Amino acid sequence: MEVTKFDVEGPLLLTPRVFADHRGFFMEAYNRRVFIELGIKDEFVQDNHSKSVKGTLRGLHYQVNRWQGKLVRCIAGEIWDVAVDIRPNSPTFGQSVSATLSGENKQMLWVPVGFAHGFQVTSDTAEVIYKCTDYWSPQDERGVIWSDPQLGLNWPDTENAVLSDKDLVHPLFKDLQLD
Ligand SMILES: Cc1cn([C@H]2C[C@H](O)[C@@H](COP(=O)(O)OP(=O)(O)O[C@H]3O[C@H](C)C(=O)[C@H](O)[C@H]3O)O2)c(=O)[nH]c1=O
Repeated sequence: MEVTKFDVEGPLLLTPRVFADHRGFFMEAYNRRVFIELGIKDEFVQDNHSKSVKGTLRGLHYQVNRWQGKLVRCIAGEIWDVAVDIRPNSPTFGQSVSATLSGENKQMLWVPVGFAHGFQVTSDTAEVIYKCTDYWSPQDERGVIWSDPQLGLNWPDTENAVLSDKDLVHPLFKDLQLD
């Protein structure tokens, strides 16, 4: 597993070892022993899987109280994946990391607890699966508006963003409530 760090401490871009042969390929997408050696000791309790059409933008989401770390992978198509540091007192509070994840590059983004997460689909469709370190807690769901100019996020295609109603009305970053 190749590991790439960011200027923001915590998130990691992981590139798994892929064994290709005449049948196709094999890779270990998650191995607890390997991840512990990488410093990712968190236990995962829930796997999520979503499929989205081109332009779909999901985010920026996080949970308070039951904060979730996420190991994000695009298994088909391509997404621009982004995480924003919202850890109280973090020296990089408000800064973000991003990566293009695809079924082709098989890379994964480790998004630790304390980050708001989102992605936009850049292929015709994309399937994203991600492991979470805590359970979904609807009452604890919070969001930051994806278009908040304070964050300076370079979404691939804001003109054609396909959004849920929820993602149209999140508060601005400056109003962030980290209760
Ligand atoms: C997140 C979640 C949702 N749901 C149900 C609730 C809704 O009826 C339906 C769609 O949920 P939602 O529109 O919130 O899905 P996304 O917009 O993809 O939300 C996710 O988007 C970004 C990218 C994230 O990182 C979070 O994991 C998550 O907030 O699935 C569940 O049953 N369990 C869950 O864990």
